[in-house]
Amino acid sequence: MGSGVKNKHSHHKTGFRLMKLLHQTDPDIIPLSMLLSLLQTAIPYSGFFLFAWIIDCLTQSKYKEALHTAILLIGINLLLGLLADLLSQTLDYKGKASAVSIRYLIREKALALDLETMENAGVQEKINTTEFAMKLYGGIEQVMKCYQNIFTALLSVILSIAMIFILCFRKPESRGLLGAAVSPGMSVLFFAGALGVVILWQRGISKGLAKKQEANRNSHVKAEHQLGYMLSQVFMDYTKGKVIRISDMKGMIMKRYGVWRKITRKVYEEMVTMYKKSDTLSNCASGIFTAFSYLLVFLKVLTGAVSIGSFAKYVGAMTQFNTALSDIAGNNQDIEEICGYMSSFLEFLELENKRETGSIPIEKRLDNVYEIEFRGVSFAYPGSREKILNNISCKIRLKDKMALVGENGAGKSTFIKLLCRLYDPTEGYITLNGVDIRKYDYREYLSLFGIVFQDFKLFAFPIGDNIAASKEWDEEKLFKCLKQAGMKEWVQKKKAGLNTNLYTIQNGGEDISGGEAQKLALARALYKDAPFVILDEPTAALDPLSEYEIYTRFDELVQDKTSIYISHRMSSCRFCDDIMVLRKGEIAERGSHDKLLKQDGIYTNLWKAQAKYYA
Ligand SMILES: Nc1ncnc2c1ncn2[C@@H]1O[C@H](COP(=O)(O)OP(=O)(O)OP(=O)(O)O)[C@@H](O)[C@H]1O
Repeated sequence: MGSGVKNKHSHHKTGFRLMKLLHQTDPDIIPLSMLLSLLQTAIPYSGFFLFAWIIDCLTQSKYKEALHTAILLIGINLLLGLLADLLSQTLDYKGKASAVSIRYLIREKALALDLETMENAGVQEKINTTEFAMKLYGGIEQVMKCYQNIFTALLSVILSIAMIFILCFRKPESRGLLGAAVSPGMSVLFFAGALGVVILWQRGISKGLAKKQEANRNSHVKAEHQLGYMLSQVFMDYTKGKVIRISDMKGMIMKRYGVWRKITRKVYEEMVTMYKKSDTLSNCASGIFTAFSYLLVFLKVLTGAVSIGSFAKYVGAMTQFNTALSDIAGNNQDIEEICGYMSSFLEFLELENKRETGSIPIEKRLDNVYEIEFRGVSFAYPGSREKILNNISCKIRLKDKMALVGENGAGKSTFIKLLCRLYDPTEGYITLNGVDIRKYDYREYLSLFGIVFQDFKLFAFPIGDNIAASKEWDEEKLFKCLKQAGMKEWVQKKKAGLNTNLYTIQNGGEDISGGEAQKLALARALYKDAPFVILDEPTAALDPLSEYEIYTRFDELVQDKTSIYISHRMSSCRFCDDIMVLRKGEIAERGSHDKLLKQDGIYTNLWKAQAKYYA
């Protein structure tokens, strides 16, 4: 996966694709934006024509006609202005609503993507960059505004060029040197020359700016990510407050924060200087063009090619033309800047779910006859060549209680991750009832497993949502599972019962102990009522009595399901029918507790070491 924020698409390609997406979320936005542009263009140009007419009337002493035209001018301005305001407000609202829909799209995609892809640093960077572009630069909403401004400016350019050509082709009445200087041919040459200089000038400025923007982008994104992490995960995460205070980490944290803050400050300073410089250069180009235009119109009036009233009209058109060119350049720069970040968003949306390849449905079996086999499975984590599992071949026997044991880092949790298809093997394959698990529908396959991970997670949601993993609960079943996990009475004592919010103590939630949390996670695995129950260190945080209770009722918990159990507490493995000992990613020993003890190998060593400690 790519690192750094590179432009895979040209900025307008990204911009147009963003507009397409925007159109899909709200088909009214683009037509309404175009209508707004028409109104915004009509206001000044109607003014130029009517104002020129008023001046001509006044110079010819047609005061009544001048008054009527002035009233018409005010009326048109008021009406169009009002309509433009209304439309602009509607678009603001619609733009914000669409930005919310697009944020929803990102969140939904992030949850739908397979874990392997989501864990990838490049993918995380894409999400962070997108979030950052939306927060700091206004994201897709701002891109839409820029395109709308460009469209308005283009309309102005077309109208102005038409008017300027009319002006150029107006023949001077007076002959001589001045007349020859503003003849149609010379005028076109004069205007085209001035325009060419301005366009080349603006292009030079834009190119230089784009290069600097690109150079700044990577360090900017990295620094903002770090600051974002520190804000949400360090300063605002009260659960980390204990360790920060006890270990007196404030100095170290503030130093780290200072380093990243310095980098962002430097980036912002550079950006401001860069924009100031380009603005000054643009203003110079603009000034030169204005001087040329005024001179041309002035000479046309002087030579009698156009009336005094027309002076106002053509000067207005020239000024508008100049402003439109600056608007196009400015908005183009903004699009380039935002799309530089937003291209990450499109790349994120394009990511394919690696797990959603199979389509075979899982056979629904009331007798839970599901048999899994690892066939020559090896695995290295993405981006690493180290084999964490090496040529594993084993059957998980039906309805067995199987234990996985081994030293830290032996590959036990990785074995479970492969079993649940959080990752796929790099070599070999895994079968369910003889069929490669990659061929099954992924969601259906996942429904076979109820798991308590070592790093189980509960969310700051109501207890019921946490356990049922849904907004709809079966209350009777919930309490049955809570009872099995030893938490029924604990929940019943809560005023809000199953509706008690976890963790968010600021909002009336409950902070719970590590052991209580682990029991709730166990209840969640049981509620799923899946044919496989996998428990990775499920009692690590439990007190001895709770642990004892779980083990003595283990048969009742897993019933006729197949269970896989990982623990460093060797005594707990005695209850299992089949014990598999992993060592450096390979199956070193396998058998019942008694059989393995007789072998006097790794299992015996682990067992004896712990027995001595607890003796
Ligand atoms: N997402 C990952 N990316 C890269 N390496 C990983 C990842 N997860 C685990 N590992 C590495 O894989 C190896 C095996 O880890 P695993 O968690 O499977 O071991 P374990 O036997 O469950 O260990 P423990 O008993 O400490 O829980 C370790 O060296 C670990 O650093």
